[in-house]
Amino acid sequence: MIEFEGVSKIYEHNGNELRAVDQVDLAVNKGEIFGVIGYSGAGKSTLVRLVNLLEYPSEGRLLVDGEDLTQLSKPELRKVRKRIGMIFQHFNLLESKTVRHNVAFPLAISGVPKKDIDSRVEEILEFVGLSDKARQYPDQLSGGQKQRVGIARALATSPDILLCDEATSALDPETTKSILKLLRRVRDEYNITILMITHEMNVVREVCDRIAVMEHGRVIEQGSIFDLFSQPEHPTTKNFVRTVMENEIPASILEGIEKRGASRHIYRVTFVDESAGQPVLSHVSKSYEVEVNVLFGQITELQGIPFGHLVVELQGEDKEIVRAIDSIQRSVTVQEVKAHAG
Ligand SMILES: Nc1ncnc2c1ncn2[C@@H]1O[C@H](COP(=O)(O)OP(=O)(O)OP(=O)(O)O)[C@@H](O)[C@H]1O
Repeated sequence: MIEFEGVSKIYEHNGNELRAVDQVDLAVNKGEIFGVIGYSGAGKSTLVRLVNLLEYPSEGRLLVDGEDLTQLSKPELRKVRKRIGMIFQHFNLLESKTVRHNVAFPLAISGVPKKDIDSRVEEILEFVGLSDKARQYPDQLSGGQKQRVGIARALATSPDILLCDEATSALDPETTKSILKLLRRVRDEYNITILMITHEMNVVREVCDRIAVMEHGRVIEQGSIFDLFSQPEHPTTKNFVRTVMENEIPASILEGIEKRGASRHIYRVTFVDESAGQPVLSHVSKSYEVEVNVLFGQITELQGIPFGHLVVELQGEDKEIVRAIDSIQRSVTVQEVKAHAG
């Protein structure tokens, strides 16, 4: 478990104070994949570098499994650092060393005997799917393969925590997916806590259990993926959600609705969690004398579960529509759409 308690990192900049991380309170649970998202300069890198004390907090307490890192002696701190692995956007591999040597490096400097190093490297390269690349050099590998080496190197010393600093930002979408899948296996098979920072909402959507949104050094909103996607409160969070899921009804559709008159029955049906798998709309059109006309919608996937909303027009007698809405409301959220308000 990682806990930030009122943690700040203050830099001096031209005689002024710059609060790169400002009074952050955050708790990352054991075995959780926790994402920190924010625009450039929000303070994400500084935040993640505080966890292994690559940066030292100016204020507050930083606890790993209940131990305040700022209170530890140097030898104690070295021990804690061994339990924390890190991967980077640009991989940071030793270009003059083979894949095998890159992965063996942290074991060698920890004083692990040679025969144990060999078996551990073999095991971990197999886990990341690179057994056949052991003798190659980084410049013979693709970006995705390089990041797999980075992950193997970070896991070599069997850490409890893995820090990921924009680990997929240099990769194409397909490779990003495969690396995120690997990170999920890291958590599932080794029960490693993962703290990742990113500026991409599709990354957190894909793997994170919970996220925090940062702006100007502060955490402005945090919660489960579902909560933040379904009810983002802060304008910045809304902007991030919009990058992967259009939530506003397009103007052309609103115009069309207006033209057809205000008496139309237009509703926004929001599917969250299990409800997305239920055939709610097909059920009402079969059970009531109403026709369902889908005007606009977006369904995405959050951690393997469909999530999203549809804007539908219900056609039929008023009393049938009331009954249909009543039925839909039992399983999903329904909101009447005023054409001019969206
Ligand atoms: N060593 C430093 N000295 C002075 N200012 C710094 C230092 N490191 C970071 N900063 C400043 O702290 C703020 C936060 O930077 P940080 O790199 O943590 O943000 P970020 O969200 O990771 O952004 P990016 O994605 O661009 O790296 C920025 O204004 C940055 O200029």
